[in-house]
Amino acid sequence: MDPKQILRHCDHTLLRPTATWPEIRQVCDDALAFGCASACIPPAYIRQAAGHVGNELKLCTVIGFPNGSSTTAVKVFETEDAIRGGADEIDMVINLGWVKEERWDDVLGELRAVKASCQGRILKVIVEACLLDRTEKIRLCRLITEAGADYIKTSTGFSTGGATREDVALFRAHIGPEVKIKAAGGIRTLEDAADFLLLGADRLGTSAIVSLVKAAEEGKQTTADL
Ligand SMILES: O=C[C@H](O)COP(=O)(O)O
Repeated sequence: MDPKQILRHCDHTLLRPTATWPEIRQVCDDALAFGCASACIPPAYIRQAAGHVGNELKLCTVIGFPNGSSTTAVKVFETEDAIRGGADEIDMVINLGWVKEERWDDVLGELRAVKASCQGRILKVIVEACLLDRTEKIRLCRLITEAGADYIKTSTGFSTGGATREDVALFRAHIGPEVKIKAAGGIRTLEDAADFLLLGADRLGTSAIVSLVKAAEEGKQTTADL
């Protein structure tokens, strides 16, 4: 698969807790230069990033991140605040304790509340698949479809595992036709990225792919200069 085609599906991501504005600004500049779907950055930098990129680039941010255990009211406030700051896309972590307790009505209620607070913007629901069993994953596919969310997202990138081919295939089989898949966490090669897209993911959350393509391009330039 052409790297340019892969990059169009990438949310170029920097969520490391110690990330600084100069690093985040660079991620925005690279996401724009490499034709990424968005830059995915921490909420505290959304307003500054929006001032920097204007309408040139979609900005994605994270809510209830990374543990998902803040209250629904806090997640709604975070979402509204991010949108006021200029976020175009919201990636929210579900309450995993509620999943383990099978509090499905609470999970669905939270999904609906956050979806409503997105005011038409894209909502991606992070399920942290590495912490779930197959039955829980299938149940969440149904709830996410029922809530009208736009994407199911595999992982935060900050837990015990990231995206897997098995999870992407499982989600594809159980979400509604209007729900898309974001594979995120641990995608470290162009081959992996292409595989996830071919399996049915529409987005990739990745901190690595742009750097890989950038390094390859710089390598080519160096060779050509010789
Ligand atoms: O949503 C995106 C993830 O945080 C990215 O994870 P990564 O740093 O393993 O690529």
